Amino acid sequence: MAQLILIRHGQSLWNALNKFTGWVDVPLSERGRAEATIASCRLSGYRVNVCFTSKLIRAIETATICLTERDDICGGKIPIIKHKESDQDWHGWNNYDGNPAEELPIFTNAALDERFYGELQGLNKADTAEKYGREKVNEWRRSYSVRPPGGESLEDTQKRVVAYFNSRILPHLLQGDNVLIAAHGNSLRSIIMRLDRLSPDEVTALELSTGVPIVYELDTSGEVIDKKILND
Ligand SMILES: O=C(O)[C@@H](CO)OP(=O)(O)O
Repeated sequence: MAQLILIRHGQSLWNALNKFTGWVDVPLSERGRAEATIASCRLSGYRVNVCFTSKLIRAIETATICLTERDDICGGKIPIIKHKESDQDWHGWNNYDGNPAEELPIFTNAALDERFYGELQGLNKADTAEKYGREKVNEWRRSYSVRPPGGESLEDTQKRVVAYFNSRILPHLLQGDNVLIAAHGNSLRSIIMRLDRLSPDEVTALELSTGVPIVYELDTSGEVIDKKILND
């Protein structure tokens, strides 16, 4: 049995301004950092063995706050971001073999990034709804297969997210590791759609709050046996 903890990043500075964000690399707001701190308290008693985040700073900040505000979640280990030589921005910072006995690895990967919002990135959501109509904008934001102009549909996002989840994250869960994934509204909706077996119609109603941990218990074959939302 293993635990999988999903957390949408805390409020970002653009969430606070109600702007479409997508791949724009906006940091957490003060409230977002507080949400991540509260999340770490809600995770008191939980233990993580490995962490995955997107490449975007709001998810990385959320993960590191969750893993460092309290000692127990890492079991006394030090969380360390593991960079890869194949990363575009590699600059030799990992000239160190690591010590698994003392470290909790954090792997960052663009496969977990937010849905690419194309031409909507940087626009205010309310203004955009006024300009194009609420129904159209809601279709861009919440339908499964309709793409926003120049961007990814949830279906596009789900393909890259679930491929990464199956190949890179699931093997950890199957060997009994407890996993934390800090990511985004739409990358996490993609994973939840798979875990909860939601249909394309059902996923349109799925909304995730910022900074609220969702804990899944999985059996040894990766099937979900329990789900808890830690929101109080
Ligand atoms: O702007 C974004 O990148 C996302 C998440 O904040 O927006 P939406 O709620 O439309 O998926």
